[in-house]
Amino acid sequence: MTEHYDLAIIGTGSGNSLVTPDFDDRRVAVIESGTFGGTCLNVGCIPTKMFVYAAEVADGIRSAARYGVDATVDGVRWADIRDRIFGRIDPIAESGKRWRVDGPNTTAYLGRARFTGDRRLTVDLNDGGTALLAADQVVVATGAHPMVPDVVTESGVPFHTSDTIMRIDEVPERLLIIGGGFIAVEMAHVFSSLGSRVTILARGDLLLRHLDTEIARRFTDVARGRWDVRTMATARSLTEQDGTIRADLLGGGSAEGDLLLVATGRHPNTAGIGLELAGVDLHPDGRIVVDEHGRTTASGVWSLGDVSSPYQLKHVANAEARVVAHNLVHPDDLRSFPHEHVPSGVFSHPQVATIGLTEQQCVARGLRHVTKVQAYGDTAYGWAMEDTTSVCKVIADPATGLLLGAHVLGPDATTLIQPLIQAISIGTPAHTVARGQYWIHPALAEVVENALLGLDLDQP
Ligand SMILES: Cc1cc2nc3c(=O)[nH]c(=O)nc-3n(C[C@H](O)[C@H](O)[C@H](O)COP(=O)(O)OP(=O)(O)OC[C@H]3O[C@@H](n4cnc5c(N)ncnc54)[C@H](O)[C@@H]3O)c2cc1C
Ligand SMILES: NC(=O)c1ccc[n+]([C@@H]2O[C@H](COP(=O)([O-])OP(=O)(O)OC[C@H]3O[C@@H](n4cnc5c(N)ncnc54)[C@H](O)[C@@H]3O)[C@@H](O)[C@H]2O)c1
Repeated sequence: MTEHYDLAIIGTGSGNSLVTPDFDDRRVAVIESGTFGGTCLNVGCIPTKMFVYAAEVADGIRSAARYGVDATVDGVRWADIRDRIFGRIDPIAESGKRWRVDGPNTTAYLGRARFTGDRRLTVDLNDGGTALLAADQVVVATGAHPMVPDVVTESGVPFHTSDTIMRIDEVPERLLIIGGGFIAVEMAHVFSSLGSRVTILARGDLLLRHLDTEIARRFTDVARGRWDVRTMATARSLTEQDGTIRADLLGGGSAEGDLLLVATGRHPNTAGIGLELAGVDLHPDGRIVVDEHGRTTASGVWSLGDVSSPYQLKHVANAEARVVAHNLVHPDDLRSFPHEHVPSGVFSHPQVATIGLTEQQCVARGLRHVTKVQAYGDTAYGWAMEDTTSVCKVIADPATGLLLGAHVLGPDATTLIQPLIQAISIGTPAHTVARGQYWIHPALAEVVENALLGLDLDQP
């Protein structure tokens, strides 16, 4: 028998937040094939940043001597760190599931959903059963999964992705990472700080190539001092012998590790869920096509988050969910996805945060622009930190003083950038941000103030 609902939500990452009070008197089906709460909670943002915090503690101890404080890391209890982190996270996922299973107006289906027609779904339940659903509106919020290159899968060598590596039993002596993006550099930081020797194989000439080139270059320079960073390095073949994984590289050379982490991007979860039967179109890169309101090409079917968004970021998935939650119940007053000023942060060592245009994008677009690169080390707090590598780079239109981009590399970058995110989002000119408020002296935020004051604007 087919159960009928007002709303069916596939995926409980950001999709889970769609059950707003507007649905109190309606019937909602929530379908989840994996762990309740999705990627960010279970295998993404939250556990990684909890590991990063432990890594920072270990790093702080190792660098204490430069400040005249002698200390050593006597040991790292990886299993204790892991169990503390997941001891906190796993119960949250479990209680989230219970809340939906026992919720007053929700029915949770624990299994994999697929479309069989126009807003009609079959759920292949984890217990072996099958459920048939129809709904007035359906939201596809199925997220993304790690993309693993053929050279890895075809080799048959054992490997981890971010889905599995945080649950391992002990820190490997040598960690080999394929990829040079977000996950590669965050995991390199975690594992190197907690005891591994890390080798990174990056296809391009820089790590974090999506960043402003000057920032990516500075990041890569610092990273080379911490990890064995191989750029322009592509694995031609992989083999495993006596617990050692070896990558032979195109053009010669090789790299080895005791554990392999593949961090080569994430692909939208659209395969095998019958989207073609529902009339839901895909972009060539596999994302679901949505308009600015979250509507797919099928009437009554919406999508949000990693499966459709151009940004695979949790704050974006959440923002899109807020928009779709509104639009589901206000068909005559549709809101749009806020994609204009999207910031991101990389919680590696050093940390990086970015918003707006890179300098190379300004050049490519022919935009008149000025830049200022302010070193942490030229501010009072930077002296205290003995910092030699960290910077705040701001880019502005000299005519209007409006910021075009902001890029921070160094300690607390993801926090320091917030006034610059606000300035770009709200449209406050650089000089007003710098001089329209106090900056606490001698806080680290003075690096942002000085960067803004250093811009060579037509009229300050
Ligand atoms: C290691 C890592 C670290 C990250 N760190 C950050 C960070 O610091 N900051 C940040 O902003 N972003 C970060 N991200 C990205 C962030 O986690 C994602 O952008 C976000 O979680 C996407 O949310 P979502 O709701 O679109 O998808 P998800 O959270 O992935 O939810 C999709 C859900 O749908 C379920 N599902 C899939 N197919 C089906 C089906 N057919 N039937 C039923 N259920 C289905 C899945 O099991 C999953 O639970 C990180 C990602 C990773 C992997
Ligand atoms: N702090 C954060 O916000 C955060 C942290 C982790 C992940 N994320 C999100 O998750 C996404 C996925 O992370 P990611 O690091 O896997 O992807 P990524 O896109 O950041 O980096 C992928 C890397 O793999 C390389 N690559 C791609 N295909 C390859 C191949 N076939 N062989 C060798 N190298 C290849 C790319 O050149 C790039 O260096 C990110 O794009 C980001 O949106 C965000």
